[in-house]
Amino acid sequence: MKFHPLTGEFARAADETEFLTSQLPRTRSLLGFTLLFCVIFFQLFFLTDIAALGLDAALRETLPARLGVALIGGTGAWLAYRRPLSVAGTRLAASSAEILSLGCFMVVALARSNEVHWHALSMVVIQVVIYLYIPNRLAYATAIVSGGVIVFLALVHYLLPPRPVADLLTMGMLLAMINTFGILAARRFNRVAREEFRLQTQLKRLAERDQLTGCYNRHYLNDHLLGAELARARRFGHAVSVVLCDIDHFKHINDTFGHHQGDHVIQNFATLLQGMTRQGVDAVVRYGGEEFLLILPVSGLAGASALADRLRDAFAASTFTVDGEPVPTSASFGVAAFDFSSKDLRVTLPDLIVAADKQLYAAKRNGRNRVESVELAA
Ligand SMILES: Nc1nc2c(ncn2[C@@H]2O[C@H](COP(=O)(O)OP(=O)(O)OP(=O)(O)O)[C@@H](O)[C@H]2O)c(=O)[nH]1
Repeated sequence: MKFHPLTGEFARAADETEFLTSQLPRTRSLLGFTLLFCVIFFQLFFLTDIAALGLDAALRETLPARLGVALIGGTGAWLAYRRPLSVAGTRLAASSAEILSLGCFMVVALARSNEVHWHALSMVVIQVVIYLYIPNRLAYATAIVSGGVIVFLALVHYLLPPRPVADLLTMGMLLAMINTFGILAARRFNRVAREEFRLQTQLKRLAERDQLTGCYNRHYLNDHLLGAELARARRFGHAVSVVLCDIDHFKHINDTFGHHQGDHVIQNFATLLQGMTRQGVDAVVRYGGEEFLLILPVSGLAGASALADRLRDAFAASTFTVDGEPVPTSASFGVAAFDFSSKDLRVTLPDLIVAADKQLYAAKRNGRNRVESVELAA
């Protein structure tokens, strides 16, 4: 998980999507809260319009723009709180609220043409809010804020009463400086949030996965998989199969070629198991040293046995070499299946594992490099 040097976001699109998806509830509430807050404050400033322009002129010249912000920001806040917005949806709501509200702000600035310095100060506040409080992609925020600053300076120069060039220059420099600091602060903020996410992901992986193979570990099997898969199978009433598999004569491989090469054989086997099972559906667990457990939801005995045979075949056919010399490898498989549509509450996944272990033992006893299967009866 590497960071983009300019934005502080993740460099790989898949990592960034994973992060943003995990943050979506937080993003939505931050977006909703900030937009609501901005809308309320912007409406309260109508009192200053009355003080500056008088009630009639304020109603005519600034109220429509202020109500425009209320409509845009309010809709964005409502969407964020009430609708199941996706990451793209939150960005669309944030960007459109930012652009349209900036437009409404320019209308108010035009109407109150003698208060340029107050408008410049308001631009600073808007920049801070966009960079630090409205969750959006940094590239979009930068484009919107920079565009807003350019339009504002053009408005001051061409449409408002003439001002000394030095005044305009100072204003431009100050706004550019705030823009730069806003980008730097947002970048740092992006980075800190993602550092935390990266650390959490690593910790989770360390807690759930075996380091050598990347398969789930026994701890994760016992604490999560067994209970969750059993509950799902009973609820939806489908069959579940488990497969226990063990590399044949592995001690011999270790003794002949060393533990380091033995580790490679284990890794090869694990890669094959992970590659040939359904991602996100089946679970591959490192059950012991060179022993693995597969949990196959929605798989009956025939399907699980056929899969085990394909795995057996593939491992036996794979060529593992040490110093250019091929090393023959094979594995034995024990399969056990149960159809949970029977609603028999006595059978659990540990029962299936015990049954699969017996089948594995039988496969070893019957000559290894083979599959033995059993279906548990209700
Ligand atoms: N290289 C390596 N070896 C391991 C690891 N975990 C366990 N082992 C070794 O795996 C070997 C397992 O040997 P046995 O249980 O006797 O089984 P086997 O030689 O495969 O014989 P069968 O299973 O009966 O075919 C032992 O020598 C363990 O030390 C590991 O992570 N890496």
